[in-house]
Formats: sequence, C-alpha cells, structure tokens
Amino acid sequence: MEHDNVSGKDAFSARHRFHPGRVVNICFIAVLIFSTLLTWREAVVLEDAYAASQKNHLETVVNSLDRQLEFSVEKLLFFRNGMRDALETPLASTVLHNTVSHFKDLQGKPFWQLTFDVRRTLPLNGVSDAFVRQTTSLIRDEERLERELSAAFEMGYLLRIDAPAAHAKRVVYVSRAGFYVSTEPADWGNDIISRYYQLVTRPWYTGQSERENRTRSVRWFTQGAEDGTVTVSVPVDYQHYWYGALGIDFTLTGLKKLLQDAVDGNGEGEFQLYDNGFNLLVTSESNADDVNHFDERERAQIAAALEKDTEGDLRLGSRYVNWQHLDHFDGVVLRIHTLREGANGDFGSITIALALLWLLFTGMLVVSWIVIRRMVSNMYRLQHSLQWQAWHDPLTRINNRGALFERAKALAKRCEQQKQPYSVLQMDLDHFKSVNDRFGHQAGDKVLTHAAGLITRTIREHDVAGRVGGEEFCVVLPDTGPVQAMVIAQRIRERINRREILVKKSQTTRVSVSIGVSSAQESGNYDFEQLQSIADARLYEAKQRGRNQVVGQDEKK
Ligand SMILES: Nc1nc2c(ncn2[C@@H]2O[C@H](COP(=O)(O)OP(=O)(O)OP(=O)(O)O)[C@@H](O)[C@H]2O)c(=O)[nH]1
Repeated sequence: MEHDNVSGKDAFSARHRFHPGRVVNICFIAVLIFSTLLTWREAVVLEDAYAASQKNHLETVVNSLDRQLEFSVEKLLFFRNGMRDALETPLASTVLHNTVSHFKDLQGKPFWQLTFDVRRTLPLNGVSDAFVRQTTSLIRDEERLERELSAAFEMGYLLRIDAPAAHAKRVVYVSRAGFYVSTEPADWGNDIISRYYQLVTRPWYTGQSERENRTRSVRWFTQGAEDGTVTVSVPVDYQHYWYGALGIDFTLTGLKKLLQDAVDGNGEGEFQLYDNGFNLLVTSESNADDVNHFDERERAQIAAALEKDTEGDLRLGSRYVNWQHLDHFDGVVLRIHTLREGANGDFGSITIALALLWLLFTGMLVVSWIVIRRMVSNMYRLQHSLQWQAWHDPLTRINNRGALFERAKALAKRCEQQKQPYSVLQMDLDHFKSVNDRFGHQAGDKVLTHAAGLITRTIREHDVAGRVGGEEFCVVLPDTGPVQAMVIAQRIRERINRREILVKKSQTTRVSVSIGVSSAQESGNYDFEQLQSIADARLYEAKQRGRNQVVGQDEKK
C-alpha cells in the first residue's frame, strides 16, 4: 500500500504540474510576452526611423545654412587674397601714388580721410601717428605703409563691387597702422577716432594677432552677440608681417533670416543656432512665446553631449533634441521636436496606432484568457466529480464495489509478489431491515454512513474499505495475517456496537455487525474473489451463530 501511496503522490504532482489551468496560463503568458516583444521591436524600428528622419531634417537645414555661411567665408578669403595680391604687386598708377603720398600731410592730424575716386573705391579713415604710438597693439611702419594704403584702396574697390550679402551688416579692414576701410559710411570728424578705437579693441580684431591666432585661419566671434552682431574675421599677413584684419559683421536679424530660409519647408520643430560657448544666437521661431528654453540641468546635459560628438540626439523629458555642428561656423544647430509636434506627425500617428493595437490585442487576450480559464476549470471540476462518482459510493463516500475490487486485486498481487500476508473482512449490519422499518429509510442511510465512517476510522491508512452491497461492507487488509485481522475485525465490531446513533430528533439506536474473516495465509491463495467468498461464508456462519460476532475459521464438521 505504501508503494501505491508513493506512486499516487507522483501522479498527483504530475497532474498538478500539468493542470490544464496551468497550461492555459503558461500559453497565454507566452502569447502576451511574444506579442509584447513584437510590438516592442516594432517600436524600436519606428524609433530608429524617427531618429533617422529627424537627422535628415536637421542635416538639410544645417547644409543649407552652412552653404550660406561658407559663401561669406569664401568672400572674406577672396578679399584677403585681393589685399595680398595688391601688397605684392601694387597698382602702377601715378594718380594712386600721388593720393597715397598725400598721406604724409595727414598722418599728424588727430583723424583724417584719404579718398581716391569716391565713385570707384571706399575712403580710408585714419588716426594720427600719436594715437598709434600711444596704443601698444598698433604700429605704423613707414616703409610698409605706402603699399598697404594703396592695397587698401584696391581692396576698397573690391568691397564696393562685391557688396556683402543682405544678411551681412558690413565688411571692414582694420589696419594695425592706424586706419580702416569699411563698407559702412563714416561720419566725418571725431567719429573716425572713436570708430577706429572701437574696431581695434573688438575681440574679432584682437583675436587675430599672431599670438591669438597661430594658424592664421578664419575665426568666428560671437561675443558681440548681445549688441546684435556676430563677426567672422581673418588676419591679413604678407611676408610674415601682420598688417591687420578683415571682418564681416552679421546682424542677428540677418542670421535669423538665414536660418529661417534654411528651415523653410523642412519639417516641424524649432531650430536654434548656438555659438561654441553654447550661447543661443538665433532661433527659427518667430513667436517669442514658442521658443523652447532649457533649464540648468538640461543645458548641462546638452553641453555634455555636444562635447562628445559633432552630431547626435537626446531626449529631454517630452522633447527630442538633435544637433549638428556647422562646418563653416564655430557653433551648432539644435533641433527641438516636442511630443505634441511628434504626435501630430506621421511617426506619432503610427506610434499611437501601434500602441492602440497592442492594447486591443492584450485586452482581447485577457478576455479570452478569462473565458478559457473558466471553461477549463469547469471541465476539470466536472472530470474530477465524474471520476470520483465512478469510484465512490455516494452515500457513505467510501469505495464502491468496483473500486474496492480493483484496488483489492492490485493489493493482493503486490502482497503475493512480496510474500506478505493479506486478509479480507466481509461484514454485514445485523437486522438492518428493522432499522429501516422502525425509523425510516433516511435513518437507515444515517446508520450506514455512520458505520462506514467508523470502519474507515478504525482501519489503517493503507487498508481499503468499500461498500459492496446494501448494508454490506468489505475491508481489505494488506500485510496483515489472520490473527491480526481477527483483532481488527473485533475492534470494528465493538466500536459499531458500542455507539449510540442519533437517527431522529432525540431518538437513538444501536446496531451490531457480523464479520467473516479470511486470510491468504490459510491456503496460500491470494485470489481476492475467493478470499471474499470464504469471508462471506464465515459471515453467514456468524449470522447463524447469533450475529454481532466475528468468525475467522470454518466450522469443523
Ligand atoms: N436505508 C437504506 N437501507 C438499505 C440500503 N440498501 C439496502 N437497504 C436495506 O437493508 C435491508 C437488508 O435486509 P436484509 O438483507 O433482510 O438483512 P437484515 O435485515 O440486515 O438482517 P440480517 O442481515 O439477516 O441480519 C433491506 O431492508 C434493504 O432495503 C440503503 O442504501 N439504505
């Protein structure tokens, strides 16, 4: 019986493991995980496509803006080359030579203007020798000066015919020798001194000294952005001598116009142009209320990202920011795309549709899971109940005849194999008919249930009890010899007989039982049906002898 118990436990745990409800749960969880993974993958692909499209928008704008700025830088280099050419090969014009010679009469004056055909070239505006001497960063080299003045006239010619683009405020050449040429007309008088002083103290000029600009390349200066100007400048050197610097001033309004032109039709979102110190110069947004601002933490995040790469993207709360450095400007363009703008675009609607689809699918999955779970557990319960009914007596809830026979035969086989004793008790309640007659059928049922309960409580866990007829019971005792079987039978008989059974309100009765005992050890026969038949005959004998007794041996004849 122990073996049976062990295998029973195994079967139970296997049944529990493969419980249909569990299988349904696992299947649904697998489908949910799978569908979520698929949706997640789709979302990742979508996100990549979104990032690529945002990058594209930005690239188009940056390239367009870059082209415009490159144009200005090239123009600046063109003017510098013009100046260098003129320094190398001055124009052999007597008129020009005479004009330049006139400088000797002017150089002592606090301010002066040297003109040479005002319809063709720009005037040179200058300060006195004394001014130059007093200012350490300036130097008036008499030997070079004549050439430089004549070259400045020639460059003034170029500046006149090749006027800067609309977005540039002015082009100016500032000489270390105390004069300047500018496309912006100067008021005659003290204005020249203050202008010149301003020019030589501006960072775009001082930043072109040999010490400050060792590579002698084009540099952008945005320090003046507060007063609305950004300057690109380049030093003018010839034969290792620094003459001065050329600069083009841009107004922020002009730059904004450039940015807006570049943005025109290139998708939603705001574009912002920053200098290399991450100071906002201009934005494509016309309405000041719509300009995106960043708090300190966000600024630090962006600045750190800008340090790492020339282009990239990052998410700041609900905003998507991508950036790209410009090739011809010392700064970066930032594109800010808000969640609201994103949701209104193609990617937004696809993402929303994807999320809704996933929600719909998950919702349907959960509903069908609930329905199937309920169906499966109902079926499982029904199957159990049918199984139980097939094996049990519904009144006494112990094994029915069929179940008892099956289990009894299996136990008999095991005991025979293991050479263990095996006994059978056949019992029948005495005068049960009279219980029915006196108290009614229901009371009879109560007595039967009571007797069955007493029997099962008296035997061991691995013994088997069953109801084999109306008021007949059979108990199979594996590993039990005849002597011990008699003891158990007597114990059952005594317990049944000792108890008062409440059959009706305040009415009790007492029943007795007659028991026949047979054992495989008597003849070495383990056939259950034969043993039961022997026990039955002994039960009959017990009845004959007056009932309420146990018979374990055949009557000696
Ligand atoms: N209440 C009830 N009675 C049952 C059930 N099955 C059988 N019986 C009754 O049990 C009685 C059995 O009577 P008998 O076979 O004459 O035996 P007895 O009255 O117990 O007398 P002895 O066996 O000779 O001691 C019958 O009256 C059956 O109707 C049942 O499930 N419930």
